Amino acid sequence: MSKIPVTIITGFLGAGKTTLLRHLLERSAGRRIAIVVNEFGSLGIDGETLRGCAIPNCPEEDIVELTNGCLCCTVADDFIPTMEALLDRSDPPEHIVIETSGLALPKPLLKAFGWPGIRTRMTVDGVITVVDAPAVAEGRFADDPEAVARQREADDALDHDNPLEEVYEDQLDSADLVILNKTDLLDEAALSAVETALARRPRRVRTIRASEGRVDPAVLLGLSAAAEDDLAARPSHHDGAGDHEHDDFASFVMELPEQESTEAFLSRLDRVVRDHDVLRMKGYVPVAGKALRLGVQAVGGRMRHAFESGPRGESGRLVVIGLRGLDPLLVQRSFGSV
Ligand SMILES: Nc1nc2c(ncn2[C@@H]2O[C@H](COP(=O)(O)OP(=O)(O)OP(=O)(O)O)[C@@H](O)[C@H]2O)c(=O)[nH]1
Repeated sequence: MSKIPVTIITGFLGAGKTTLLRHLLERSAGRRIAIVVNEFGSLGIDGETLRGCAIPNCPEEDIVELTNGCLCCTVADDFIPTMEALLDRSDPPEHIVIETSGLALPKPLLKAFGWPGIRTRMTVDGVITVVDAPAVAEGRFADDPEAVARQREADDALDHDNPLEEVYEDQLDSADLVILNKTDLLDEAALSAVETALARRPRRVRTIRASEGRVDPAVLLGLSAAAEDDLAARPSHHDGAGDHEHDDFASFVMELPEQESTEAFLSRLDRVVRDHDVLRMKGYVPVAGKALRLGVQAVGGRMRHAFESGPRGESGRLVVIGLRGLDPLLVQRSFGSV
């Protein structure tokens, strides 16, 4: 019996994983691809985005959401049973694509493919790591000794020099293919500088530039890497360590009432992101007089919004992710919602 290929899409918060996956689905009509989406926040925004894909007859049951914590920490409880259920379907998928949360370390997930019952029936076709090119260019993942010193003063339990850097590097160092995304936001010199930095990583793999996740599915699927068989070639900051608990990060969901004005809301959102160093925020909110709800996405200080279909509802919901210490009450107060 041939093994079902599994592609893992990883990359830091907001790098463009869902965008890439959506593009892939839109161009893979006719193939039976099952999607497993894992989000750090418990809101399931990515699942909704993917269900809104433009594929005729895209079956909802082919999109499985795991919102109960980060995949790499819930492998035994959630992940293995989910994969087994997909395998046991009377009409199993031809290919499975997993989108990890932006904070997931890929290696514990790769290890799960060595489990009995999984190993004989599935193989990891490839780990695709999406990189936010402008975030790298801005030095978001590089060590900033002054910032680390400040953080340590505020929190002497801090156990990594830079939690973002650690996750980012683990994701890069387990890749079979790197997608350098958001190239529209950088000029050639800045892009080349990012590529030079990526080439210094211990694991050297093919890097492809992309904008809005537009990559030919033929490039993404069919890498035949069998990644579960060469874990040693994929170094991790957590090799030899126990569980990875994500306690460097904080995440919560915020309810927001209907907003009077789009502009006022967006400018408040912008201020909240900057004042509280929010890493990622996404969700939707109803706006007075508008039939559609307002969808918002923030990745660091960069923001996008659009009126979108979906249940408008009485109130809005936003998932907010930041470093440990981000206080939900303070953030809510900044929104004026408590
Ligand atoms: N300018 C620009 N924006 C992009 C590009 N790709 C994605 N985005 C935007 O970046 C934001 C995050 O994209 P997502 O695809 O949701 O990122 P993600 O990695 O799935 O996010 P998480 O699952 O929260 O980690 C959205 O506002 C996207 O529209 C790109 O190539 N250029």
